[in-house]
Amino acid sequence: MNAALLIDDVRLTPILISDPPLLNTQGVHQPYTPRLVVEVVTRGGVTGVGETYGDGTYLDLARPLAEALRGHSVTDVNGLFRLADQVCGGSPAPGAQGTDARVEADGLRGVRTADKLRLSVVSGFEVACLDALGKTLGLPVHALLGGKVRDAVDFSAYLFHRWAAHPAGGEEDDWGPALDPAGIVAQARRFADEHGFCSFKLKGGVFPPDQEIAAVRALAEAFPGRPLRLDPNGAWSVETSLYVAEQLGGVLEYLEDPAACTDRMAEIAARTTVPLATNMCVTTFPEIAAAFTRGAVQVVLSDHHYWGGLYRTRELAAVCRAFGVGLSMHSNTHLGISLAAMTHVAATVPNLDYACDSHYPWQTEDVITARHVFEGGRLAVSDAPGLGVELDRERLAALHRRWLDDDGTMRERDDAAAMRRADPAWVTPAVPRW
Ligand SMILES: O=C([O-])C(=O)C[C@H](O)[C@@H](O)C(=O)[O-]
Ligand SMILES: [Mg+2]
Repeated sequence: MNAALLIDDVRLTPILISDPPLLNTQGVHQPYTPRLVVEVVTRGGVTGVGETYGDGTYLDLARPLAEALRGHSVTDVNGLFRLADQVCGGSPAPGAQGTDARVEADGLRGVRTADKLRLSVVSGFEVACLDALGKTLGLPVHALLGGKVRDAVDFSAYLFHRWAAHPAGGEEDDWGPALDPAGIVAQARRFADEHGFCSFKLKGGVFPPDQEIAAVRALAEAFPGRPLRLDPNGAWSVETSLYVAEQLGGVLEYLEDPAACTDRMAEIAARTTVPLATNMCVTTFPEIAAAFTRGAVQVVLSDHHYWGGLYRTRELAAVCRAFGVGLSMHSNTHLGISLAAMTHVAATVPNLDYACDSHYPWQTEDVITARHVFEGGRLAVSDAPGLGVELDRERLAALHRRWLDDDGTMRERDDAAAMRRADPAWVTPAVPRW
């Protein structure tokens, strides 16, 4: 064992980053959202960085893992998963009620099991270990994953209905409101002009389906032939989903999570030719068999955070390939560390057939010294050692200070609570909403 690769220290820095008032079917994004920056420091003096969700549940799992990781090698990614099982609460015996029981259905990201929460935490540590290993060896992370099969990764513009500003303060931006089809087209034009994006995803489930159909039609008219996607996060019934699929049949690249569960997705898939994509009904390995064998989804949006890191994203890709299911990539609000990790793994997956989602253009703040720049809607794959990003410690400290100063309201992402600042009567809509 090379002693230089042993982990001497792990630093966890919870931060709050500003987020615009983006609307989804649950409510609206808060002015600030929590993220966790993970740093592993090796005996050889190299620091690797990772990033994951920063809500309290994740922090509670990350702290014991950080303690336990000292003395382990950054090469031992399999050992990292075993360690997390031991110190963050392991899987119960099959069939037993335990830590892996469904604790709650998270509105936007599918089931919320203890396993999935733990994997989301481990993903930040895995990325930090790979970054440290790559920096030590002088190799980019993609080389540690088997090597890149492309030099640049395509991303799609992520369009949101949105307000001009948060009702209760927060950072301001110059995007203005987008609350109708014309507003969505204007937003798409700016994304195309500033970043060169060629495909567009509209977050739906905000307005009645006919308005969102009109927005997608307006996009199709403004950007003829460009790939378009619509994602209402499971807000529709089977019949509404079929209606939308019929209305937008000639226009959509895929329809993402029109309805909320595998059963309904299977029913819709059986009655439409529009491909269905998901980052809600297939978000864990145990969910794959039922969905794939029933033909419920044609595209899975991977996400290294909740699938458990970069190696497991590649395992997911292999399963998708075996079943002839397409692969795309999901995104939540994230910073440049995660975007670098997404890009490295995306570069190594031969069957990543669709442009990846990314919230990054909405994020005006970052903790890295040089922001990523999209050119022609693509990110060049870095060949620098590790992830190819460097922490901006001043920014990290400032965003951590914001987290420390927060009275607790922003430390948990809660889109329904944020919506209540504008509409005190708001409750998370029951599904199906339409
Ligand atoms: O289904 C999706 O693509 C997402 O849930 C992505 C994001 O979470 C998005 O919906 C959001 O943050 O409002
Ligand atoms: Mg989605």
